[in-house]
Amino acid sequence: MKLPHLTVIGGGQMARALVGGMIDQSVLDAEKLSVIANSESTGQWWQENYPGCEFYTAGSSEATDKAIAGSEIIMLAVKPHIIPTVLADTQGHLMGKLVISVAAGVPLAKLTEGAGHKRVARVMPNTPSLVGEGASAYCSADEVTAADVESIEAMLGSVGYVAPVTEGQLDAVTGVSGSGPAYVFLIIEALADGGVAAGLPRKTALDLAIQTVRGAATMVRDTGEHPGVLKDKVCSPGGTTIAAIRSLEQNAVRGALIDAVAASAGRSRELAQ
Ligand SMILES: NC(=O)C1=CN([C@@H]2O[C@H](COP(=O)(O)OP(=O)(O)OC[C@H]3O[C@@H](n4cnc5c(N)ncnc54)[C@H](O)[C@@H]3O)[C@@H](O)[C@H]2O)C=CC1
Ligand SMILES: O=C(O)[C@@H]1CCC=N1
Repeated sequence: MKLPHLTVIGGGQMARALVGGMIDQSVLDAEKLSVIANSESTGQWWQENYPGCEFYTAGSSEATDKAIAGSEIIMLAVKPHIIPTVLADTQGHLMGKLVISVAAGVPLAKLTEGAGHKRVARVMPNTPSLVGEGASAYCSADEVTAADVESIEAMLGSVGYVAPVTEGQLDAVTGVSGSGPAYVFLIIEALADGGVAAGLPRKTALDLAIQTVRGAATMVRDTGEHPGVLKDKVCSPGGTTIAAIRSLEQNAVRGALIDAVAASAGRSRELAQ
């Protein structure tokens, strides 16, 4: 499936991962992309990396009259506190458009009020979308059609896993998969540090850490076995792994990760206020 003309408002990290990933996966042509942002350097980045796309300055009449008027889908990818500014800038120009927001915590009610209609969806993607390994969940307001849902699933599905959720579940999604890559990057970094502390060269330690996280994730997915069962199979009686697991449990790693997800979900709920 090829997507119709898309305008992304923002153009930063998440837009680069999601929309860049969609172009790399060939569901979107760069010629069918307009980027609206408030900095020239953002425009330069897009035009250098995806020649053919158009850049417009936020708040300009060209942004609304050319980019938005010429697009079927508008993606809001600015920080949550900038959403009101963007909705004010685009007021009256979003009629008839499918509006998709990736902003953490900004509720459908605020988005539909600003858009002036209910053909609006909220998505929580994550940055591994850039390499086709994203994890996204979405919910939609009342006027989103079955064809719109197909477009949303095609967009997100082209760059990874996608699941529909209720709006009430989106804060939890943010805690697990929206923020989640940061926890895993931290774990990879720490594993590599451990390898260096135990005497490995940095590159070898990092390569081993990356492949171990990747292999373990693939194994959970492909075997369908519970992660606890797979963990038990690594632990030889009286062996090295159970000694490490004891250390992890003494350091409350499970609780720390559960608390991390809860902290992100809680912050997402706060952003809705
Ligand atoms: N970074 C991540 O891993 C994820 C981010 N998100 C959401 O994505 C949204 C964007 O986050 P990032 O891309 O990380 O932020 P970012 O700071 O990298 O990008 C935001 C972009 O918005 C532009 N901008 C600022 N004011 C503007 C305006 N008035 N009009 C148009 N553009 C404007 C900035 O120049 C910047 O390029 C946030 O709402 C965040 O909650 C969601 C999931 C994951
Ligand atoms: O940190 C944040 O607020 C955004 C939303 C999820 C991931 N990054």
